[in-house]
Amino acid sequence: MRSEPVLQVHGLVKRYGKKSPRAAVDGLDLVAEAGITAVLGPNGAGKTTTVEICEGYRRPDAGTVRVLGLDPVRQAADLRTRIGVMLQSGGVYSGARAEEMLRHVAGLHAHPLDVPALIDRLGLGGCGRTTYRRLSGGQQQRLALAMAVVGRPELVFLDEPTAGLDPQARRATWDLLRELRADGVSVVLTTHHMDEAEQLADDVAVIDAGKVIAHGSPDELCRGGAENTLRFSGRAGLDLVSLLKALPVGSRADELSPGAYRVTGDIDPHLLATVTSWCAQHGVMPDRISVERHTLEDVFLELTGRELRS
Ligand SMILES: Nc1ncnc2c1ncn2[C@@H]1O[C@H](COP(=O)(O)OP(=O)(O)OP(=O)(O)O)[C@@H](O)[C@H]1O
Repeated sequence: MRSEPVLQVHGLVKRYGKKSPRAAVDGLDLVAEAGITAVLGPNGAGKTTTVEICEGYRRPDAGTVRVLGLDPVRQAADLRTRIGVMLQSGGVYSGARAEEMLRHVAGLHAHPLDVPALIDRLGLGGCGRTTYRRLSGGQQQRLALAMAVVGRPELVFLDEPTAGLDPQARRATWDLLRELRADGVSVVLTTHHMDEAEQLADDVAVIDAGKVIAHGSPDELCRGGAENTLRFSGRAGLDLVSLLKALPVGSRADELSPGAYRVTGDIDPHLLATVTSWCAQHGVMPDRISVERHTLEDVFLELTGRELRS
């Protein structure tokens, strides 16, 4: 049986600016099921605004938002106890000591995670007595993550949880998030790391200019839209017109450099068999044949373009 979505956002609009208001979020629809949902998008796409509205930190101008079935504005108090929040800016009192802070947050919840174990998991053992302002950027980030999850919330919002973390801390964060998921905790995270979304997320939503422009599992997104590539080497100057005739309509075949061939299109087992049988018919021994799947980063760039965002 499928449970109720953890997040339901319909027609969400948020405008900033009094004189000439600009829509940062512009009719956004997003439904997140239990599990890990990654929200991707170029700078300024509206990710943080959307997440902060879901957390109850900002009021929408239009649209409906339900988080665990609750309205984050009208039912803020009920929601607060059921969600965990990690803000981009940390949101921690700068004079508080790391462990003290974490214990304080744990004490606000009925069934918190074990604080020493969590400190250990996130490599904060050596800085438990350090004040927040004296922690390094990566340590502050890890503490903010620990504070978001220590209360065993049903749903955690994480805004760029691994931005600025070293590879070890990134992996430790991923492991922790996978464990939380296995424990029934849902996660909505924003990230600019495509590999993070690919590794962790059950579902990915791509936001651009305040709207969701693509939504699906990483696998679905990588399979749809973007073309894959098949490469092989053979003798130089093969008759590509004849190869193209054998291939499905819409495929392309190029000789990139003498003897190095590239076929693009919908690369499936049938097409692979067509290429190898064409090679057999033409006395070509295809060397170093390989299929390159598009990554989430390829798909992201295809969807959102290559121009820098202001
Ligand atoms: N408090 C604010 N006042 C005015 N404009 C704002 C405010 N917060 C965000 N914006 C604008 O709204 C748009 C969306 O910003 P938002 O922070 O939601 O994007 P984002 O997708 O999270 O970006 P990034 O990846 O850079 O964090 C941007 O153009 C930003 O300048």
